[in-house]
Amino acid sequence: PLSAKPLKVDALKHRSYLRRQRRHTLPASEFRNLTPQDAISVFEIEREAFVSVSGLCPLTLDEVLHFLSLCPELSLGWFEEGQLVAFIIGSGWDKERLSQDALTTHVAGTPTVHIHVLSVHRHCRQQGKGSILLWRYLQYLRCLPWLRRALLICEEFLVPFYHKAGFKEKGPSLISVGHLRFTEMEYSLGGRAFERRNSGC
Ligand SMILES: CC(=O)SCCNC(=O)CCNC(=O)[C@H](O)C(C)(C)COP(=O)(O)OP(=O)(O)OC[C@H]1O[C@@H](n2cnc3c(N)ncnc32)[C@H](O)[C@@H]1OP(=O)(O)O
Repeated sequence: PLSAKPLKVDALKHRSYLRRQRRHTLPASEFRNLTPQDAISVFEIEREAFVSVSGLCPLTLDEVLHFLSLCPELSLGWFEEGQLVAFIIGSGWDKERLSQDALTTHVAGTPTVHIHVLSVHRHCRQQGKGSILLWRYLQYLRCLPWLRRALLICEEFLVPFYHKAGFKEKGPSLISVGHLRFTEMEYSLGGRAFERRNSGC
């Protein structure tokens, strides 16, 4: 029949269009700043990672929304096929050490980033993703010229993980959450902007 050929061609064109669309909308792997629209996915990963272990999340859903609205440029998400698999949320801080206030505060334009949370989806742990995301985040921060260092707190068992990423111990944290105690860690982002000029920013 006369109509068979055009129909087949149309169907093939349509299929290849859909494939292109799919490739276009769902890249295999993408790193980007998070937005408030990502808050639910962030919180789902966070809740599984922390609530089941300690009963406490570093950030509530409202706090995730708060930081992703105020300082999305200090966050980084890793998406695979459009799904969030790992993330970091940071905010600005203006004192030498992190104190309880730092948990809920963003101070804009300061030289210090407070990394509130790094978390990897439970299906994707122990594959190097946490280390890779952290490395990319620190490289990215080096390109923000006003920044000099990153601070975070972690439980004792994760101190070696952050050591491997280049963080140094600052000692026991002033922050406690419930019964949990933390170590404060610091990462130096290097010299001034002009000294970082040739570092690929
Ligand atoms: C500032 C903060 O957010 S501190 C809290 C960090 N986040 C969490 O604890 C949430 C739950 N955990 C996770 O999301 C992940 O396991 C992370 C972020 C800790 C690590 O990410 P992953 O992709 O699993 O780690 P990656 O594969 O890059 O590296 C593995 C290393 O992480 C460390 N590590 C990961 N989990 C643990 C753990 N439960 N206990 C001790 N070390 C651990 C080890 O050094 C391990 O190396 P090893 O296997 O040679 O011992």
